[in-house]
Amino acid sequence: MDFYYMPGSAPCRAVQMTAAAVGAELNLKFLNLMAGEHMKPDFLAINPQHTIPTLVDNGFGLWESRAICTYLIEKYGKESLFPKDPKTRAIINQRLYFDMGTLYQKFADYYYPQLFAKAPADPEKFKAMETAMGFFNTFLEGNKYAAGNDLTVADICLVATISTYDAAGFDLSKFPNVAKWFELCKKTVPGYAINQAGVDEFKKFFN
Ligand SMILES: N[C@@H](CCC(=O)N[C@@H](CS)C(=O)NCC(=O)O)C(=O)O
Repeated sequence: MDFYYMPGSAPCRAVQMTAAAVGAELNLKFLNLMAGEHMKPDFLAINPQHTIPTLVDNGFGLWESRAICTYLIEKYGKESLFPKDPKTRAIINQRLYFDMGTLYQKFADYYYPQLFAKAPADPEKFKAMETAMGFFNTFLEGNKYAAGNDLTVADICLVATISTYDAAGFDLSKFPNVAKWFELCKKTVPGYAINQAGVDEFKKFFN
């Protein structure tokens, strides 16, 4: 399977951890966004939305990290990471959509203008980020992992996001459930070392 990625990208790291968890081998194809490689016709023919991560499995192209993660889990039959029980799966989906639409989005809203457009920090956007983190802290109340007591794809995707917050210098100690869960994930999420290497790359944007 060809995997178009950059190591610093949080959604790419989520897919790499999932691949490690299910034993899928990815044929890594580095795509340099800074050089505009994602806008070249060859890549646009695969993914007209020009985003990474993008997976190509025997001619089948797929993007959106969480869709790729669940595809890999289904394909490799690692059901414990995405159980079929409707309520369990519904909670996992809720966490995944929260991660994409709220938690990571608030990070992007606050940090991206500063990182990529040299804009000043916006305190309102910082508050929105803290509110989102507060929600995640509440979800973790009484739960070992993001969607209950077992490690699932929700943890894999959320740890890619949280490690990105951490790398940006966001203080997680104010959110004790998140801080504790993060430490657990560092030890138990398969392929976490790959995530860490990517986070180290991402940190370079802050220098
Ligand atoms: N929700 C998407 C986000 C993908 C995304 O925005 N990726 C960024 C890199 S981290 C990208 O490809 N940006 C280039 C572009 O949008 O043109 C996912 O989880 O896969």
